[in-house]
Amino acid sequence: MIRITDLPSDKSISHRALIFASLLPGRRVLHGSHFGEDVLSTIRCFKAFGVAITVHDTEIIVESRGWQQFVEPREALDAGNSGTTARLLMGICAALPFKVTISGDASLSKRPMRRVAEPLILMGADITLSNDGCLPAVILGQKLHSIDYKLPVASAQLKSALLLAAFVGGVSIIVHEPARTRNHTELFLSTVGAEIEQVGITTWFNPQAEYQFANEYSIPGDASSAAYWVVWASLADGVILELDNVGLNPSRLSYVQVLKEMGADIVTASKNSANKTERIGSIMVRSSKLHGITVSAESIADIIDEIPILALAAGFADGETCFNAVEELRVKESNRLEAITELLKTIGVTNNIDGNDLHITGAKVWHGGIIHTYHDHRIAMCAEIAAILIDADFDIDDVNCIAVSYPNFFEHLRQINEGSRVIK
Ligand SMILES: O=C(O)C1=C[C@@H](OP(=O)(O)O)[C@@H](O)[C@H](O)C1
Ligand SMILES: C=C(OP(=O)(O)O)C(=O)O
Repeated sequence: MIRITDLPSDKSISHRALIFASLLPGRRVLHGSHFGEDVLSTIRCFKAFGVAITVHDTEIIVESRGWQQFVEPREALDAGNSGTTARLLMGICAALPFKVTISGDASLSKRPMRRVAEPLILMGADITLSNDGCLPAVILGQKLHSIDYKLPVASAQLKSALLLAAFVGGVSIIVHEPARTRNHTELFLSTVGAEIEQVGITTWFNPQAEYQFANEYSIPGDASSAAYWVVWASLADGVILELDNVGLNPSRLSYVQVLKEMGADIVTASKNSANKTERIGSIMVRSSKLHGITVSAESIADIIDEIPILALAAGFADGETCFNAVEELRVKESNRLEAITELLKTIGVTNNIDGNDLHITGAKVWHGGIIHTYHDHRIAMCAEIAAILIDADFDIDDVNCIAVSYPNFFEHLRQINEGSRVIK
């Protein structure tokens, strides 16, 4: 049996833990394991507001006097490669009494920001984007007001930006999502004592006069990082894999359901942990035979980050798999729809994009080749998983980008390489 117990700290939860620990006055220790570059981007941005943040081996210490005591950043806030950092900060900055510029790297500077700016402007924010609706965003904080808003895309980042704007701005908000998305921000809001209610795809938030956040917070392992090994173990021959200390928030585990529907043998088990708000536990995987399925449009938002690795799984499954309405993949760190299509073709898997749907026919024979990752961590990890499943030569052009979300990926790859890895 192969066992992994130190997956990187969940990226989505780490961003939010840092945000709430910075916004609310106090000294807090955030316990985790490895922190990726995106999380370091959020740290860099909050330091610019005068928050003292120090990163140690497996913990981050945040000392803040609260957002009321923030100082105006002297330079642009650089969100690096992290869409979550940029978008959640846009919401926060909309309500702070400063002029703030948010910028990002070449990839982030091409991603759509109008979806966030437009509802914030409806709340009263003053935001200027580049002509094509991207970063840099120049935000002049304002007194905000309440809105009742229907999101045009199912995006947890967009929902969170609006909830955080309402939180810092001290106004209520109602947000309707087209489909359920991860609920970490809502869980944090509820933990700190905000009045927040969720029924189906509608969320109501009402501010409170005072908030409290515990002095210690444990961040679970990243369920999205776990997905690479879950798929690998499902496809490899005779493997039993246990991933421990993983976040088991149901809004992040739909990919497990998809794999189970494809025939995977996966069992999740919750355990008690120091984290009272986010579920934590283990994922046990045994190799099995996968078959193709159709993944409906409504399920896509919940598996958005796992679609590339699920698409790879489909390339090894019997028959055809179809992922419907995956257009959001075009506006991630790379155009993931094109990147995964190219990767699959390179290894011998027939697939095509029909409108916004991705059709994949499982192959019987696979081969190596030159893989372009487009500097996208998730595409690079898919390429590495393909390379350990297929006994052939691979030339993967950039794997350094993996550190964006999974700095200890290659340690785990080495651990996996010591076990069985021949596909059936
Ligand atoms: O809120 C979050 O932490 C995230 C939301 C998702 O983005 P969208 O909200 O753009 O779908 C996801 O792709 C990203 O990795 C993390
Ligand atoms: C899309 C991702 O992150 P972000 O939007 O924060 O850059 C991701 O990690 O796959």
